Amino acid sequence: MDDLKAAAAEKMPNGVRDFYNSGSTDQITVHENQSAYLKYRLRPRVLVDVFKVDTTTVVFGRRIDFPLSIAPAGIQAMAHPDGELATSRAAAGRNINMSISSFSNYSVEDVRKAGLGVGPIEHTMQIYTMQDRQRQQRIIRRARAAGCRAIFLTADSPVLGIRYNEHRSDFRTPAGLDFPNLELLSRDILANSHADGFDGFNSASHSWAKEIPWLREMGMEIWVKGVLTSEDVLLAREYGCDGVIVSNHGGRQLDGTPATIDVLAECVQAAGGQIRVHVDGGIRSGTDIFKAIALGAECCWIGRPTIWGLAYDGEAGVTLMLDMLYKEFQRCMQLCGCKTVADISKAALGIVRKNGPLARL
Ligand SMILES: Cc1cc2nc3c(=O)[nH]c(=O)nc-3n(C[C@H](O)[C@H](O)[C@H](O)COP(=O)(O)O)c2cc1C
Ligand SMILES: O=C(O)C(=O)c1ccccc1
Repeated sequence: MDDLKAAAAEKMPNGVRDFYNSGSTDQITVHENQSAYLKYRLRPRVLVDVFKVDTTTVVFGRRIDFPLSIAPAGIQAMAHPDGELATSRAAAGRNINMSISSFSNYSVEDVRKAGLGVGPIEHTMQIYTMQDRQRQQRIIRRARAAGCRAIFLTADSPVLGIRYNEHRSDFRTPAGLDFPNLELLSRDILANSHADGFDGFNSASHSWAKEIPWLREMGMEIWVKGVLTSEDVLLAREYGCDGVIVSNHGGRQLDGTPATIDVLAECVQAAGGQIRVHVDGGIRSGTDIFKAIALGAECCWIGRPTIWGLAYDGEAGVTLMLDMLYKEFQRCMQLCGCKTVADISKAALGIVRKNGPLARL
């Protein structure tokens, strides 16, 4: 994955590369999302018949090849002209699901069609809490009509995080790229810096009571993306949400929030089996996926690796990236003695504490 990241960097102008790869302010959380995985060690069980292991799992009512899907990430046509169309095709080709960003450069209808042209796929539609409720409802209706099954309400972005790289490079969406879900054409957005454009859209006066009840009337599953505490998982339950994505937005919103893998167990416990819990942030290997599943996630999502695959080689690059993660995950299951995804439990992990023996979880 590091090689793919480096190869992708060669293909992008520095400002674009930094927009994709950076976190907010001091980059603490973006780094910790990855490094936090390192303290977990695997407890393999040996002499288990792993000639054939079953890596599949059911998510959004569909059996996918392994517990991974593609997180919503905006402006993918900046990485490759085919953008989200290529991502959708690669996801369908590898039999996993994908979430479509409100800021995708291709319309929800076209992204869905591109995937379905290759094979079955579920898409979820990511929305923000927007100032313009009419426009927000139009996105939801379009997504529903196109066959999206769930709304991912991104709740961690009442305002955009502070990203120094955007100031340094005066980052703007390149000319010629539209945001069709938001009904924004290239000429409408060119005048704005990225951060100003974003803050003009999002509602900082959002709340659970203002957002969730009316969304539940829209006839789609409602998932809250960007939860990091048991308190908020309990609220998601109370408001009748279908699930949460434990996420710190890839370290791009509030820097100094914990690594998602470090709060996953707390969130799974608060969910109490009543709502579903997924996770994203810093997942870069099949072993990372295995660890997140062991800690109770139903499914993992990846953000930046998709961008690197796209920049490297469009659809083929995303497919390459997914193949890599698939093979690592499968081999991790085999070498840990897990025959099915349901076999992956806390018993498969230990944690190294300073100067001590491996501690069981
Ligand atoms: C370039 C980029 C754009 C993103 N755009 C969105 C977005 O439009 N909506 C959203 O909810 N999350 C967005 N995210 C956050 C991702 O959905 C996800 O939470 C995060 O990337 C996961 O961390 P990872 O990149 O370490 O895998 C974006 C992330 C990146 C890197
Ligand atoms: O949500 C983000 O992290 C992000 O960077 C973004 C991408 C496209 C449009 C708006 C925000």
